[in-house]
Amino acid sequence: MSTGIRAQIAALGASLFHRKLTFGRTGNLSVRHGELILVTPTGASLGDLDPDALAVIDADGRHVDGPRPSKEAFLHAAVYRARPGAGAVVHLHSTHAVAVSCLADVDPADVLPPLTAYYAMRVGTLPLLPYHAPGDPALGPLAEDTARRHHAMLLANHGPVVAGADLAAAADAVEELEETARLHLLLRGHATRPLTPEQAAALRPAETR
Ligand SMILES: O=C(O)[C@@H](O)C(=O)COP(=O)(O)O
Ligand SMILES: [Zn+2]
Repeated sequence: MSTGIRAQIAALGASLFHRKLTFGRTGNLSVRHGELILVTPTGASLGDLDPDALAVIDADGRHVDGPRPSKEAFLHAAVYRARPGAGAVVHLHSTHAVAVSCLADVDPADVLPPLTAYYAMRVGTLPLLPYHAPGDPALGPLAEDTARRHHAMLLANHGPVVAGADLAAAADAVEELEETARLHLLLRGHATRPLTPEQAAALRPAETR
Protein backbone atom coordinates (compact mmCIF):
# COMPACT_ATOMS: atom_id res chain seq x y z
CA MET A 1 0.00 0.00 0.00
CA SER A 2 1.17 3.54 -0.86
CA THR A 3 4.51 4.47 0.69
CA GLY A 4 3.40 8.11 0.64
CA ILE A 5 0.44 7.41 2.93
CA ARG A 6 2.61 5.31 5.25
CA ALA A 7 5.15 8.13 5.49
CA GLN A 8 2.36 10.65 6.19
CA ILE A 9 1.03 8.53 9.07
CA ALA A 10 4.48 8.22 10.62
CA ALA A 11 5.19 11.94 10.18
CA LEU A 12 1.88 13.01 11.72
CA GLY A 13 2.34 10.56 14.61
CA ALA A 14 5.77 12.04 15.35
CA SER A 15 4.45 15.60 15.11
CA LEU A 16 1.52 14.91 17.48
CA PHE A 17 3.69 13.00 19.94
CA HIS A 18 6.50 15.56 20.05
CA ARG A 19 4.01 18.36 20.61
CA LYS A 20 2.64 16.32 23.54
CA LEU A 21 -0.78 15.86 21.99
CA THR A 22 -0.62 12.22 23.05
CA PHE A 23 1.70 10.35 25.41
CA GLY A 24 3.45 7.05 25.96
CA ARG A 25 1.88 4.43 23.72
CA THR A 26 -1.50 6.10 23.47
CA GLY A 27 -3.47 7.23 20.44
CA ASN A 28 -3.96 5.68 17.02
CA LEU A 29 -4.18 6.93 13.44
CA SER A 30 -5.71 5.49 10.29
CA VAL A 31 -6.10 6.30 6.60
CA ARG A 32 -8.60 4.77 4.20
CA HIS A 33 -7.08 3.47 0.97
CA GLY A 34 -9.70 2.08 -1.40
CA GLU A 35 -11.51 -0.80 0.32
CA LEU A 36 -8.82 -1.14 2.98
CA ILE A 37 -7.68 0.88 5.99
CA LEU A 38 -4.11 1.43 7.10
CA VAL A 39 -3.97 1.73 10.92
CA THR A 40 -1.25 2.08 13.52
CA PRO A 41 -0.27 -1.14 15.30
CA THR A 42 -1.33 -1.81 18.88
CA GLY A 43 1.17 -0.90 21.55
CA ALA A 44 3.12 1.52 19.37
CA SER A 45 4.27 5.01 20.33
CA LEU A 46 2.98 7.56 17.81
CA GLY A 47 6.38 9.23 18.22
CA ASP A 48 8.22 6.27 16.78
CA LEU A 49 6.11 4.69 14.03
CA ASP A 50 7.78 2.56 11.38
CA PRO A 51 6.06 3.36 8.04
CA ASP A 52 6.69 -0.22 6.93
CA ALA A 53 5.10 -1.70 10.06
CA LEU A 54 1.51 -0.46 9.88
CA ALA A 55 -1.50 -2.77 10.07
CA VAL A 56 -4.05 -3.23 7.30
CA ILE A 57 -7.71 -3.92 8.15
CA ASP A 58 -10.88 -4.22 6.10
CA ALA A 59 -14.11 -2.22 6.40
CA ASP A 60 -15.34 -4.59 9.13
CA GLY A 61 -12.19 -4.03 11.18
CA ARG A 62 -10.75 -7.47 10.35
CA HIS A 63 -6.96 -7.80 10.30
CA VAL A 64 -5.77 -8.27 6.71
CA ASP A 65 -2.01 -7.68 6.79
CA GLY A 66 0.92 -6.32 8.80
CA PRO A 67 1.32 -6.25 12.58
CA ARG A 68 -1.58 -6.59 15.02
CA PRO A 69 -3.75 -3.47 14.59
CA SER A 70 -4.69 -0.95 17.25
CA LYS A 71 -7.24 -2.29 19.71
CA GLU A 72 -9.45 0.58 18.45
CA ALA A 73 -9.33 -0.65 14.84
CA PHE A 74 -13.03 -1.60 15.12
CA LEU A 75 -13.78 2.03 16.09
CA HIS A 76 -11.89 3.44 13.11
CA ALA A 77 -13.68 0.99 10.80
CA ALA A 78 -17.06 2.00 12.31
CA VAL A 79 -16.36 5.69 11.61
CA TYR A 80 -15.38 4.96 7.97
CA ARG A 81 -18.54 2.88 7.43
CA ALA A 82 -20.65 5.76 8.76
CA ARG A 83 -18.82 8.49 6.85
CA PRO A 84 -18.16 7.66 3.18
CA GLY A 85 -16.31 10.98 2.77
CA ALA A 86 -13.86 10.29 5.60
CA GLY A 87 -10.30 9.52 4.51
CA ALA A 88 -8.57 9.56 7.90
CA VAL A 89 -9.34 9.09 11.61
CA VAL A 90 -7.26 10.30 14.57
CA HIS A 91 -7.64 9.23 18.21
CA LEU A 92 -5.52 10.97 20.88
CA HIS A 93 -5.18 11.23 24.64
CA SER A 94 -4.62 15.01 24.45
CA THR A 95 -4.63 16.31 28.02
CA HIS A 96 -7.28 19.01 27.99
CA ALA A 97 -9.74 17.05 25.87
CA VAL A 98 -9.27 14.08 28.22
CA ALA A 99 -9.84 16.41 31.20
CA VAL A 100 -13.10 17.63 29.68
CA SER A 101 -14.10 14.00 29.02
CA CYS A 102 -13.92 13.45 32.81
CA LEU A 103 -16.10 16.45 33.83
CA ALA A 104 -19.41 15.61 35.49
CA ASP A 105 -21.39 18.68 34.47
CA VAL A 106 -21.32 18.59 30.67
CA ASP A 107 -24.04 18.31 28.05
CA PRO A 108 -23.39 14.89 26.47
CA ALA A 109 -24.99 16.09 23.23
CA ASP A 110 -22.37 18.83 22.86
CA VAL A 111 -19.54 18.96 25.35
CA LEU A 112 -17.76 22.21 24.44
CA PRO A 113 -19.14 25.69 23.72
CA PRO A 114 -18.25 27.34 20.39
CA LEU A 115 -15.75 29.73 21.96
CA THR A 116 -14.04 30.66 18.70
CA ALA A 117 -14.77 30.74 15.00
CA TYR A 118 -12.09 28.12 14.33
CA TYR A 119 -13.69 25.69 16.74
CA ALA A 120 -17.07 26.23 15.05
CA MET A 121 -15.43 25.71 11.63
CA ARG A 122 -13.31 22.68 12.42
CA VAL A 123 -15.32 20.81 15.05
CA GLY A 124 -18.84 22.21 15.32
CA THR A 125 -20.53 19.92 17.83
CA LEU A 126 -18.88 17.37 20.09
CA PRO A 127 -21.01 14.54 21.52
CA LEU A 128 -19.74 12.60 24.55
CA LEU A 129 -19.92 8.81 24.22
CA PRO A 130 -20.40 6.89 27.49
CA TYR A 131 -17.39 5.22 29.08
CA HIS A 132 -16.22 1.90 27.68
CA ALA A 133 -12.90 0.25 28.42
CA PRO A 134 -10.34 0.82 25.63
CA GLY A 135 -10.87 -1.70 22.86
CA ASP A 136 -14.39 -2.67 24.01
CA PRO A 137 -16.21 -3.58 20.77
CA ALA A 138 -19.54 -2.66 22.43
CA LEU A 139 -18.65 0.95 21.58
CA GLY A 140 -18.66 0.14 17.83
CA PRO A 141 -22.40 0.43 17.06
CA LEU A 142 -22.75 3.60 19.14
CA ALA A 143 -19.71 5.20 17.50
CA GLU A 144 -20.99 4.20 14.06
CA ASP A 145 -24.39 5.73 14.73
CA THR A 146 -22.88 8.93 16.17
CA ALA A 147 -20.40 9.25 13.31
CA ARG A 148 -23.29 9.42 10.81
CA ARG A 149 -24.04 12.89 12.23
CA HIS A 150 -20.70 14.00 13.70
CA HIS A 151 -17.11 13.82 12.46
CA ALA A 152 -15.78 14.47 15.99
CA MET A 153 -16.68 12.71 19.22
CA LEU A 154 -15.29 12.50 22.72
CA LEU A 155 -15.01 9.15 24.52
CA ALA A 156 -15.83 9.62 28.22
CA ASN A 157 -12.79 9.32 30.52
CA HIS A 158 -10.66 8.58 27.47
CA GLY A 159 -10.17 11.08 24.62
CA PRO A 160 -11.22 12.43 21.21
CA VAL A 161 -11.87 10.53 17.98
CA VAL A 162 -11.98 12.76 14.89
CA ALA A 163 -12.47 11.98 11.19
CA GLY A 164 -11.45 14.17 8.27
CA ALA A 165 -11.33 14.07 4.50
CA ASP A 166 -7.61 13.38 4.89
CA LEU A 167 -5.00 13.19 7.65
CA ALA A 168 -4.33 16.94 7.58
CA ALA A 169 -8.04 17.76 8.02
CA ALA A 170 -8.45 15.25 10.86
CA ALA A 171 -5.33 16.62 12.56
CA ASP A 172 -6.51 20.24 12.19
CA ALA A 173 -9.84 19.35 13.79
CA VAL A 174 -8.42 17.34 16.70
CA GLU A 175 -5.87 20.08 17.44
CA GLU A 176 -8.60 22.73 17.43
CA LEU A 177 -10.66 20.49 19.73
CA GLU A 178 -7.71 20.22 22.16
CA GLU A 179 -7.11 23.99 22.18
CA THR A 180 -10.79 24.71 22.78
CA ALA A 181 -10.85 22.19 25.63
CA ARG A 182 -7.88 24.07 27.10
CA LEU A 183 -9.63 27.44 26.69
CA HIS A 184 -12.80 26.02 28.23
CA LEU A 185 -10.91 24.87 31.32
CA LEU A 186 -8.99 28.18 31.52
CA LEU A 187 -12.28 30.05 31.42
CA ARG A 188 -14.10 27.96 34.03
CA GLY A 189 -15.39 30.33 36.71
CA HIS A 190 -15.37 33.27 34.28
CA ALA A 191 -18.45 34.61 32.53
CA THR A 192 -17.91 33.78 28.85
CA ARG A 193 -19.49 34.92 25.62
CA PRO A 194 -19.39 32.01 23.13
CA LEU A 195 -20.53 32.47 19.54
CA THR A 196 -24.31 32.64 19.23
CA PRO A 197 -26.04 29.57 17.72
CA GLU A 198 -26.53 31.60 14.51
CA GLN A 199 -22.85 32.63 14.37
CA ALA A 200 -21.75 29.03 14.99
CA ALA A 201 -24.22 27.59 12.44
CA ALA A 202 -22.93 29.98 9.77
CA LEU A 203 -19.47 28.41 10.20
CA ARG A 204 -20.62 24.79 10.46
CA PRO A 205 -17.94 22.39 9.20
CA ALA A 206 -18.38 21.20 5.61
CA GLU A 207 -18.07 17.60 6.92
CA THR A 208 -21.37 18.00 8.79
CA ARG A 209 -23.39 19.72 6.07
O1 LIG B 1 -6.63 3.98 25.26
C1 LIG B 1 -6.26 2.95 24.67
O2 LIG B 1 -5.80 1.94 25.22
C2 LIG B 1 -6.31 3.00 23.14
O3 LIG B 1 -7.43 3.72 22.74
C3 LIG B 1 -5.09 3.74 22.69
O4 LIG B 1 -5.09 4.95 22.71
C4 LIG B 1 -3.89 2.98 22.29
O5 LIG B 1 -4.19 1.62 21.99
P1 LIG B 1 -3.47 0.90 20.76
O6 LIG B 1 -3.78 1.72 19.52
O7 LIG B 1 -4.05 -0.46 20.74
O8 LIG B 1 -2.00 0.93 21.04
ZN1 LIG C 1 -7.10 5.64 23.66
